[in-house]
Amino acid sequence: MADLKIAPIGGHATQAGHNAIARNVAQPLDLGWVQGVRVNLSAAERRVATLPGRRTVKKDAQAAWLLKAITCIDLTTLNGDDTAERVKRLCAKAKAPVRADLLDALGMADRGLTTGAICVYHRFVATAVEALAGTGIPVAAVSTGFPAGLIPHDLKLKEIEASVKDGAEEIDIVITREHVLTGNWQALYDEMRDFRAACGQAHVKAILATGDLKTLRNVARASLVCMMAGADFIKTSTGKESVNATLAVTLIMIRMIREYQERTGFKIGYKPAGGISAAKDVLNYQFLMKEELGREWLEPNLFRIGASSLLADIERQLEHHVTGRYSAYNRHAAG
Ligand SMILES: O=C[C@H](O)COP(=O)(O)O
Repeated sequence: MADLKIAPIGGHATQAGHNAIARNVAQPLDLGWVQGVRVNLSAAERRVATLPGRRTVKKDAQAAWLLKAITCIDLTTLNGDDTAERVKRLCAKAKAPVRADLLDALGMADRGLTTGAICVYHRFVATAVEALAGTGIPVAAVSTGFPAGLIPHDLKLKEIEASVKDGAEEIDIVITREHVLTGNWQALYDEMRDFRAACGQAHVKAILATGDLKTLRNVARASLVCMMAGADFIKTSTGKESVNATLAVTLIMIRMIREYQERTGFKIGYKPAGGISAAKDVLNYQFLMKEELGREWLEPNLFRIGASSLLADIERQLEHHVTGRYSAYNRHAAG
């Protein structure tokens, strides 16, 4: 393998992994900082337009990047027809994300490759925790009335607490988009503070639902307010908005992560989610993370990819790398 080391494998962010990075400590709401945020849309678009194709990596290097991407996937099922059986199958896939013969050929057979986490609705947290017992793979629960986030605030806190009680180590909350659209930064800050407090030791990912926020400036300001209020990760989308993760939104959000780190010293994770289903697309996200934030942000304690079908395409590309052939998607066990 060239270019990118796959270590440390068992890439999932166990509590030990979490502890390797100082956890964000909430800052006072700094409205001057928030209002001062400016975004140059055309510069952002120009920057991301250069990515596809420019940093193409081939062969062994590409396989290494894709294996690394697997360790960052929050393998997700968030459907109205989810069942315990589907969640158990997803957990089995998280534990063994790539066919054994392919891993063997890639020299990865004994490296304990797993996805970063499993991501499910609260109802399936206990099922997933049981299915993943002893693996160290954390269970993430979407919460706070996902995906719209329009249930009463006290029920949001109860939902978080219930998922933590069932064993979720990560909680993916949705913000109230109205707070952003009306510029009510205090309200956004206050709800995020409450969500973080309700999570306790569980790490909290703040889903901004960027496709609902109208402008990149709103995305940048909402990112900042959520970090000030204690978010461990900021995440683009629920996967249910009409526009989900994009490279332009990613650039804006990770530059806010950089700014937040420069001012406070805390490293915040980033999770693009929704519509990332092709291996070639995930490479662009990885390149952007490395170029803007550095190699540290390629690891699962600072980078996750929320995706339901990406793993199948990555496995297919790895098969092509090993055998020179593509097989049908249905040969690779879906999540
Ligand atoms: O957070 C994860 C997303 O809901 C998954 O979206 P996807 O099904 O488009 O991959």
